[in-house]
Amino acid sequence: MPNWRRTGDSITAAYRIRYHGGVALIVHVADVERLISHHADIDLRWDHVRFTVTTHDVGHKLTPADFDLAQRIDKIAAAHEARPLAE
Ligand SMILES: C[C@H](O)[C@H](O)[C@H]1CNC2=NC(N)=NC(=O)C2=N1
Repeated sequence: MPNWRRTGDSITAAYRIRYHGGVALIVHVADVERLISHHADIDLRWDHVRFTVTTHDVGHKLTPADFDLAQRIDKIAAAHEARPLAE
């Protein structure tokens, strides 16, 4: 998962997309999160969106659900033509 960086017990990825496109991307991600009952922390800026994923239920540890959500976010971002942002 080259777009994702691990920081402690969470993983983070950012995608370049302008603000209103970012809103649409977030809504799409939120729909999928509701289906899988797993939710990212999301930071929307004027030219990018950053997603951070960890599992709160087990005390902020990385679990398979985090990597599943991260892969889904990658696919949704690609569908929105949001390019991964190297940080
Ligand atoms: C009851 C509900 O499924 C849980 O609280 C879910 C909701 N979404 C979640 N999302 C994330 N990222 N971590 C969790 O532990 C988590 N728990």
